[in-house]
Amino acid sequence: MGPHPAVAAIRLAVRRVLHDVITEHQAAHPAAHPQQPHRPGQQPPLVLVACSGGADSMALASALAFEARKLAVRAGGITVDHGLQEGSALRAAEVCVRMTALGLDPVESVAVTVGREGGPEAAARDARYAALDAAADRYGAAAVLLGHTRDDQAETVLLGLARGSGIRSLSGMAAVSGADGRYRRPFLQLDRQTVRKACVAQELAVWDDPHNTDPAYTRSRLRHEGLPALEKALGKGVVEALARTAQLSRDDADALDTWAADAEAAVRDETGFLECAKLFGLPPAVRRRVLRRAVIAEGAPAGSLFARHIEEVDRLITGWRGQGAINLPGRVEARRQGGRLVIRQG
Ligand SMILES: Nc1ncnc2c1ncn2[C@@H]1O[C@H](COP(=O)(O)OP(=O)(O)OP(=O)(O)O)[C@@H](O)[C@H]1O
Repeated sequence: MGPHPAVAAIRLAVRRVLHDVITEHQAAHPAAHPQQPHRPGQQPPLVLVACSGGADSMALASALAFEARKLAVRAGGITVDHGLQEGSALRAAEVCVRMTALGLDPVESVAVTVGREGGPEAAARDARYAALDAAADRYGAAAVLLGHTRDDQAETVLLGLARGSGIRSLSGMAAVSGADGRYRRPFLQLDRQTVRKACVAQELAVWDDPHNTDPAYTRSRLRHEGLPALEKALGKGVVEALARTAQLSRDDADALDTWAADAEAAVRDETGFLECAKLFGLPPAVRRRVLRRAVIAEGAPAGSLFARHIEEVDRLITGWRGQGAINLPGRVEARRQGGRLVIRQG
């Protein structure tokens, strides 16, 4: 008898990603001989799972351990101890024991200090990714797997929609992201229920993070109140539709970014200043992207630059009535001078 359908589904999702990782690794490190996938002394690529001990990432860890045994990859796991709850170090140690029991090696728990910038969720995320990046570098990992599901994607799209900052923020999480595409999300097309069923079918012990049900957290409210209400009003397909919106928005945003990169060269004069008349002639979506790129190039931090900042700069082009300089994050200033847009760091 084959595995439970949910277990088969998570394994297939991971197998697909591992095949990609192996293919890319072989392209980057050509074999000495076609019959010999690795040079003598060269090890197969290492794939790490980022595991919180929760259901999604434990399912991921189990599928990685299972598939890696059959393929030319090594599989390990990292758990990050955010130190935000009592006993978190003990729990992280337990997650390591569970990952080792699955056959993962190396396995490590990394303790981090969570700051305050951007709120508790963003600060924990920043600390977690910094720790995962450092671990991937230390082990020379070819990829780090994350357990985000289609439901997480739907939540991310809704959060982006509520921010009101355009289609890039509707495009959610990419299946491949990070430096050299190191982060992979094999479960992005799978629903959370299937992943949870796979844990039950394999009798995996999982840890339920109390933060996931804590109404103090925006994502938790969205998960437990917002999405169920939307499903009640719009029907069950809403999660799938939101995840599809992410993919479509990502493709559109990529196309517009390329257009803006090309347009930017065409609207600069011979001394490199942006010409207002030429900017005026661009479609608004492209013009706003050109302005955003220019402001970031002068030193404004991308994370602090909001749609309202760019709208104000845009008004120097489309609503010119002699207004003064616009102050932007990172001490960057934008002003209109003699038909040119001058953007400078003060
Ligand atoms: N403490 C952690 N250590 C290592 N990886 C983590 C940690 N927290 C989250 N991750 C990774 O990020 C992914 C998304 O985490 P998040 O908490 O947003 O979602 P989740 O649905 O609660 O996931 P899980 O059920 O795996 O905890 C996880 O599946 C895991 O791969």
